[in-house]
Amino acid sequence: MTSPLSDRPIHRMNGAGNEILVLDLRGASHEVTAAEARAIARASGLRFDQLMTLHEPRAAGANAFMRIYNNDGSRSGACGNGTRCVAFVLGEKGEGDALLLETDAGPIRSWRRGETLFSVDMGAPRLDWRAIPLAGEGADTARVALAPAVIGAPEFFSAVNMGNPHAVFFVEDPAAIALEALGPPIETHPLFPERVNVSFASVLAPGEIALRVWERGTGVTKACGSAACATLVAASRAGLSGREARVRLPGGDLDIDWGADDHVMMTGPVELEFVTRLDPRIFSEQER
Ligand SMILES: N[C@@H](CCC[C@H](N)C(=O)O)C(=O)O
Repeated sequence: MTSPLSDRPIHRMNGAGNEILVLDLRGASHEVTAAEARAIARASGLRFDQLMTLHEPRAAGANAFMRIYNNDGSRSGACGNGTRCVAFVLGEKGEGDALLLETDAGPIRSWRRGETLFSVDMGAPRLDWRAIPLAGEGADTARVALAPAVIGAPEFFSAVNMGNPHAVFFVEDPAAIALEALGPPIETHPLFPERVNVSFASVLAPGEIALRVWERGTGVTKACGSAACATLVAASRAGLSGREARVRLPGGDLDIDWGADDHVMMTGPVELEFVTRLDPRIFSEQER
């Protein structure tokens, strides 16, 4: 049977190095399954950190409803870098420079700031332990003990939900952290009933933060926008930085501003790598 995804155009992009695919399914009334997402991730040249699928908007005035898939087929409520890529694609389709996008975690607004520079309002961070969510009842999310301990990991982290869950560890040198070794046991630690995105950060100067991220459902990434937002919030709560910072990731820089209205604004670059069509053969052997 032919997949409704066959021959659909797909944009291969990156947001500050985060590998993103954008698939516009408005008008197709098809929801990508986890198996289909994994089949796309395995297809030659289409490996992604996140797949952003676009669907008919639900509210008047919105441009699209976005679903966000990780490399393992799981779903997320937020993806800052992917949202900027979506804003680029919709801008190219003539939908304007200021967009309203819907997600499972709520509406998100985006603005074009330059040819390939976009801002996204990531909303207010949620800091209550139930909203992260954490299994440790009543925990102070600004300083949570990682218990049971993970060998080689710092003892404490800060927990932030930016539409998705983040654990932020402040370390001396993020570049020295063995992300491949520490990421998996922290992502799946019993403290996190929905797993977690894992950040290792260092405040280099007020207004400058170095960051490396192990993403839930994906692994090591060159950048993660919601993690950059969560890290700025965590640094500010800990008194390590103010409410604005340039976050330096292996793939590029993101400017983060935690505004007086409590919303976190993220600004950064996108790059269109190519547009291709989904080959029907990638779905013929997919797991069921
Ligand atoms: N790269 C994204 C966030 C990705 C989602 C994450 N892996 C999750 O499961 O929550 C970003 O730019 O925010």
